[in-house]
Amino acid sequence: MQLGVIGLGRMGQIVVERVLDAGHDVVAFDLDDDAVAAAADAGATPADSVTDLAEALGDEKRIWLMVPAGKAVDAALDDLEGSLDADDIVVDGGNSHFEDSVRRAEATDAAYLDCGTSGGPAGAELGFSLMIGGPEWAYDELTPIFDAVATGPEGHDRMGPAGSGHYVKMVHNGVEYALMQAYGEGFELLANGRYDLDLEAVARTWNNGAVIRSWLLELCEEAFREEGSDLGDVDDYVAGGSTGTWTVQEALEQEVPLPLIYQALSERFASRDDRFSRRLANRLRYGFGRHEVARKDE
Ligand SMILES: NC(=O)C1=CN([C@@H]2O[C@H](COP(=O)(O)OP(=O)(O)OC[C@H]3O[C@@H](n4cnc5c(N)ncnc54)[C@H](O)[C@@H]3O)[C@@H](O)[C@H]2O)C=CC1
Ligand SMILES: O=C(CO)[C@H](O)[C@H](O)COP(=O)(O)O
Repeated sequence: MQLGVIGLGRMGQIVVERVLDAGHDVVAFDLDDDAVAAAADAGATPADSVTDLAEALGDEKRIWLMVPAGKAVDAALDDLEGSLDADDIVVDGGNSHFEDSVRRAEATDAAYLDCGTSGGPAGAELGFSLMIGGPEWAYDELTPIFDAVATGPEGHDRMGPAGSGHYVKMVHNGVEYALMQAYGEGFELLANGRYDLDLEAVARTWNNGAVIRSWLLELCEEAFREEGSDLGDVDDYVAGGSTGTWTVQEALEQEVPLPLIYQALSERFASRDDRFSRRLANRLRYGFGRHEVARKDE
């Protein structure tokens, strides 16, 4: 099969390499020339633009988008407009909001598969876990590609209609936030508790047979090995947050309580400098109690 891949960053390059390794052909495009060159080195046919990529694919286009969620997905689809018809298939493998995916599936002439992708750059060797929404015929047609990109046939499945793949991935990320928070709290107590512990040894022991073993815990073990039990100079600022926010928004809309995921998201936001609410609380304490106002750079 021939696959067009648009977006050749950390994740897109892995899609290219795994699809090539499985014996398929790839036409690759990215706004970044170096990324296109890297894909060409791996054996892909480079394209100069989205339009060029669409032309190179000929009839029955199969295209995988692996660009950042939001405007980049719409930009790529705008560029593809006019080149696509009902026999074509577009996969969005990024972290798009499921409602955007439903909108795009309705707007495009092609069959549209929203594909939640999990596994991160480690998926280069292992393959990804893929949660896919959209028309069944398109999922079946691309099964050889999904077999190649995922860990294998067990590593992907069709979740349901348009939007369901990204919906499941959104919830996956909410769970990811809560798990990270739980490991973080446990290790925080161990780091500040009664014993002087080697946290890499704790994580390694837990990873070997314990109820709470997991890949995230293996990453904890790696972090303590590389940074030390006190995490060295790693800052307490945690970036990201969009997929966790969407999970909480959806839970509110569905009236489903998920206090752990909400709390984990809040902790992440609380890690950012200059939180307005904390600054206001600081100033209000002066208002009601004439407590001293802590000023920046003091
Ligand atoms: N990095 C990770 O661990 C994971 C990322 N994702 C999702 O996968 C998607 C891609 O992520 P990464 O590869 O990490 O991002 P990245 O930033 O490494 O790569 C994105 C690539 O897309 C290219 N690009 C942006 N706009 C483009 C356009 N209009 N046309 C062509 N190329 C364009 C950029 O030049 C860049 O090379 C995102 O939606 C992300 O949320 C999903 C699961 C895990
Ligand atoms: O999807 C992922 C992991 O599963 C990606 O790492 C994603 O970038 C996480 O983003 P955020 O922390 O903003 O939710």
